[in-house]
Amino acid sequence: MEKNTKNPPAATPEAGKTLSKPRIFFGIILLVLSLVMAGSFASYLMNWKADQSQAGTMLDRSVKSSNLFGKVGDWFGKIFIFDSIGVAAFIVAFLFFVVGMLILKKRYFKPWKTIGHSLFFICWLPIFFGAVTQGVGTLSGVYGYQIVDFLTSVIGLVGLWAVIAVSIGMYFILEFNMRPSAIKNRLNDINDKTVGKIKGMMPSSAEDFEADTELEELAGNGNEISNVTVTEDVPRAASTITEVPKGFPEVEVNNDLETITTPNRTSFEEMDEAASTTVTLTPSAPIPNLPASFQSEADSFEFKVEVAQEIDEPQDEADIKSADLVKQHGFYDHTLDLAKFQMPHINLLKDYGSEEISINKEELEENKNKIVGLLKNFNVGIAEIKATIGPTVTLYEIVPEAGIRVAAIKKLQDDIALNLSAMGIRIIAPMPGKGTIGIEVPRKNPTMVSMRSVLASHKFQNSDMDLPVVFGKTISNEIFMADLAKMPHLLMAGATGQGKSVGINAILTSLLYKKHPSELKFVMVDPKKVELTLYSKIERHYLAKLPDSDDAIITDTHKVINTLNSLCIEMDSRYELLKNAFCRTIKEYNGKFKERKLNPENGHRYLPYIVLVVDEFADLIMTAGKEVEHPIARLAQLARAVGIHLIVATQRPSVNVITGMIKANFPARAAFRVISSVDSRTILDATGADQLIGKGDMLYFNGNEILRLQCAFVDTPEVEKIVDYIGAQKGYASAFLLPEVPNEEGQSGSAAFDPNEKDALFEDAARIVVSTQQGSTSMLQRQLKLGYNRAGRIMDQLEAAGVVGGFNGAKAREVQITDLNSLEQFLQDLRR
Ligand SMILES: Nc1ncnc2c1ncn2[C@@H]1O[C@H](COP(=O)(O)OP(=O)(O)OP(=O)(O)O)[C@@H](O)[C@H]1O
Repeated sequence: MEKNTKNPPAATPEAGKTLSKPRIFFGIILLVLSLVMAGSFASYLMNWKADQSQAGTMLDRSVKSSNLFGKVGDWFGKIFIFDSIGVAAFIVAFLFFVVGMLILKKRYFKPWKTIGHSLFFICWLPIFFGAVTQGVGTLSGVYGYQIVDFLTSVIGLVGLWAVIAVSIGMYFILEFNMRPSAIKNRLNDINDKTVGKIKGMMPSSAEDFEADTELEELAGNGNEISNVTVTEDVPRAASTITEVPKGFPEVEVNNDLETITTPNRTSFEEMDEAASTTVTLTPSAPIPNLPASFQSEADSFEFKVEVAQEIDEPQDEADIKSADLVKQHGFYDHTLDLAKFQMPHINLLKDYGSEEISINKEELEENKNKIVGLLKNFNVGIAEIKATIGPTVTLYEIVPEAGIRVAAIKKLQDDIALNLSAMGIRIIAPMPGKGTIGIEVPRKNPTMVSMRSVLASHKFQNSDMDLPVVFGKTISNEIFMADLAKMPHLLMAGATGQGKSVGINAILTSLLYKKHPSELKFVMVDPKKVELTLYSKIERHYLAKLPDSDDAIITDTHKVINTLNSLCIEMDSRYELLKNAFCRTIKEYNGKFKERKLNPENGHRYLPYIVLVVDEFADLIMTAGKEVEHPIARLAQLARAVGIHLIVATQRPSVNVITGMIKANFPARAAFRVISSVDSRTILDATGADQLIGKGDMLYFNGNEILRLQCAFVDTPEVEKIVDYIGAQKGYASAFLLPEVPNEEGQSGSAAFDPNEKDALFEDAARIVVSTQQGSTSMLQRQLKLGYNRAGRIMDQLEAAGVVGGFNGAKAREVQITDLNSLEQFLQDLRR
């Protein structure tokens, strides 16, 4: 029963100490007693029928006993076996032995474990044998018989066997972790090992096979190999070479040559010892090429080689449970509610024809000559000039002659623009990482970059970004994409009519082409009331809104404040979920949720990304000021990890709209043409946006460098087609509901509490809150299995009734009633 008996651990330091005499005495008495009992029991089992009549004749010398230990043996047998527990009596003898050993400080057994196992079998075996034999006998003893008799009368024979089977089943499950999955794993292990052994015994390669064949041939010849002895100390080796084929020379492995110790892995406790295989090699044969003086030294020490083995980390309960769930149901599929949802196809977008860059040699030559001539006039010598043609602008890169100062060329910007008689000239001196000076000159006939071409591109189709946003093309005609999840928020500015709305549509379209409705929700704020209205058609697929609002597109400033506060609550509750799941990012969290490691009963849910789009931020700031600025700044500072990202656009990029606080938290910025260089500095911290040519010509700042891009063009009818296509498909029952915002300033609304309108679960919720002393909505959600909104409403009622205190930000509300008795009294008063 105890595995450790096979491999007794090294004696403890305690064992080495001398034991007191009474201790030795008692220890030995118990050991002897256990042996006498075991002998008596064995002997009794063989002779009990003959000796049964001798009961009560202990002192009668005329009566002889055939028990090994005479009448005492008979007495032991009768008392322990016949009158009580049958063959389980051997376990009692074993327990005496264990206790004796423990007294003698021989810790071969784990006392409590051994006693636990023993007691279980002392109870179980008599019942089992009683059920098998159905009568008094030495197997079950009277105790077993009577219990079986009693149980049969109460629960019947089937019930009795059920109890026996369930109890032994539970024993194995609890004691040896024998769940079906664990058994399967073990069987797989055994299978692997067996296959491994068989493989090991078979020639693994052609070479081995040849070697084996050679050996067989030698065996056939019956000579050569000799003088190797297999000793008993090498059990594995010996066991594999037991059957020596006939005619094969005797193979002997000398124990002096090598000792291989591979501890058997028996239990988790022994795992550490089992983790390494120790091979001790003691060379006895002389080592060739070693001087004689070293030879004896080499012989005198032991050479130990330790091979570390892989330790199979034991999985914890939760891991095993989630693995079982995944086996049964597969990974959680967040798209299942809208499993048939078809992502929009590329044909919904208009084909604007070929976007091949046409090279106008005359224009190129003309511009080149103008630049070179102008610079010459200002005494700026050029060593080299090169042109790169983009969709909207051509970049002329010049390498100035040695000794020319960069600042001198930069100063000539206006002169060059005048000379080229073109708008939108931008001089980049020096070009980052290139050692040249760049002059961007708009093309006379720019090529349009269509949304269709960029979305159809290989780059976008195969992108593995979390929130891929394709802006358009760079100056060198490459498709430019960025991950909104990494930006993590985007500030957009541009004077009216310069392509900002098209830019927002391009961003939204790229997300709609990549993300399933279950993965992404938009919160749209459109104070201008016209730009984003189009998207209301996809409300039940992609939009999020406050529970009490009719329209998902928010146009009212007051509602914007509520929505932003609601997003802050959503952010806090997501942080709480991430904290409870030990995750740092939404991606990690959703990954765990998909692997079924997070229990929805504990409030866990699949978290879609939320993208807040504000078209015309200036309007909001002007009307609501700090009330808007604060939640926006808070979200911008904290929300990235929980998958909430902001896109804030404005046509008035003045410092009182894009404040320092906002700017500091929006590292990614996109600027379309702005009116003044001051505006350009406000948005980009650099001039340049005032030099753009409009029509989607933009500068993108990613925190490090400013890139000039041509924004992809998507027209309103195209967007309409996309939203119609999505909107026509089956959607969710409603838009994604954001958490309700507690009433203003979180004041207690006891005056507003109406007992007649309280929720059916109001009292239950009050009891939960008071008994746990936790005023948390998510806890109510879990305990009462409610949606967030209903739980929130109940919490508001509890607040109104005065059971809990006001809304307390991310913390739980204070509970005003301290114990259940007072609560019951309180509830009774409310009912009157
Ligand atoms: N990427 C682009 N490619 C080609 N043309 C564009 C592009 N972006 C914008 N345009 C042109 O510029 C016009 C105005 O663009 P858009 O409506 O986006 O401006 P806006 O900055 O949003 O203006 P407002 O702030 O008044 O809404 C478009 O109708 C279109 O003709």
